[in-house]
Amino acid sequence: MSEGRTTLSKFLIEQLREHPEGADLGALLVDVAAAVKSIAAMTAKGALGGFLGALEHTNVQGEQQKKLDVLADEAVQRACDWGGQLAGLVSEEHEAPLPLAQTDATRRGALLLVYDPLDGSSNTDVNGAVGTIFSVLRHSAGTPVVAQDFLQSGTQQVAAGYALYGASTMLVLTVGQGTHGFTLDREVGNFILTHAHLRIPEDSSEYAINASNARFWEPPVHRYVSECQAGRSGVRERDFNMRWIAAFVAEVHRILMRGGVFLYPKDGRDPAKPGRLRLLYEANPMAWLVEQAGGAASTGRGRLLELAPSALHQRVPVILGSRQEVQRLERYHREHDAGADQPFVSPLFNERSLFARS
Ligand SMILES: O=P(O)(O)OC[C@H]1O[C@](O)(COP(=O)(O)O)[C@@H](O)[C@@H]1O
Ligand SMILES: [Mg+2]
Ligand SMILES: [Mg+2]
Repeated sequence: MSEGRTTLSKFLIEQLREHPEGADLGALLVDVAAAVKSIAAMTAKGALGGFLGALEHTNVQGEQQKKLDVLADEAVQRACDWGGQLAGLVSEEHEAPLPLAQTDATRRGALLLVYDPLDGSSNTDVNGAVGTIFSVLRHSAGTPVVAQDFLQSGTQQVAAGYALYGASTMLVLTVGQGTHGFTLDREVGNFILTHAHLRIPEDSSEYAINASNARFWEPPVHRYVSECQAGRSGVRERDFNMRWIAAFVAEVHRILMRGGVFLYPKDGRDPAKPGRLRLLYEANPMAWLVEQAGGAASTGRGRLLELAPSALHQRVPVILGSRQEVQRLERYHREHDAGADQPFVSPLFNERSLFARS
């Protein structure tokens, strides 16, 4: 049964008809989808293909590379650098922009691709969810690319998306007209539009944060999390649920499906790293996808998409998801910065708890 199904190619033709870079952008996104299919095949084969395990060396982030980090990186590069739409690529796995296979500068395109080839790679060896994240920016056609050209704020993205290699493989993307999800039909090898115009509920009772970092959090994050944990006995007057999948892609996907808030906030571990996630190829594309679905994305102290990047692999605090929850967290940061937040009181000792002080 294929009648009535919207394939990725058909969707792109319709969405990009009026777009200034329509033809090149459509061709590039189809190439990204081809890379996603080959990464999906590798993740599905797992140990059978010899794809699991770590390599000896670390990447530019000082993190140990998994075999799949490298294979996924090569898959994206191979699929996207030959078609003439790109002027340059930046990958999480390389310090500097990647050289293009297409060496003839006059035939270079006007688009830049920045990507995280395999997100959540610590999940590879436990057969957990992993993903790929990408963002497309503009460049002046024909001129040589330098690292500075990639330092554009998230508001300048022309396309953004991710692939989730879960029980099924999904590709979720935006070109600025809503956020849309496609599911890979493995039998025919096509991405089919299955989740058009995703919408994130404004309110939610689900949050995601790596609680093992609690001792490094700032007071506004402690305040938010402790209020969630206090549930119906605290100021929120309702119970909250918590999730942690250790793959940003999977967390954002859950939020796009049913709402919630995700936090990888600023912490005090290392002043050189004011967050865990990378601005250009993790935070920005996800922030745009979330905003296009009616959610909000913030550093806690401002809209993520408006942040001016200063380095290719810059890390930033990330708080995103259901609008009301993100706004509440921004308020807590404002109140804290103004010295006006409430002193932190453990939920065990608040006025409605068992240990209430009389
Ligand atoms: O569970 P941890 O160690 O706090 O880190 C999880 C975070 O790190 C990441 O895995 C970083 O991505 P990479 O795997 O691309 O380095 C995010 O996906 C995730 O949100
Ligand atoms: Mg990542
Ligand atoms: Mg990665």
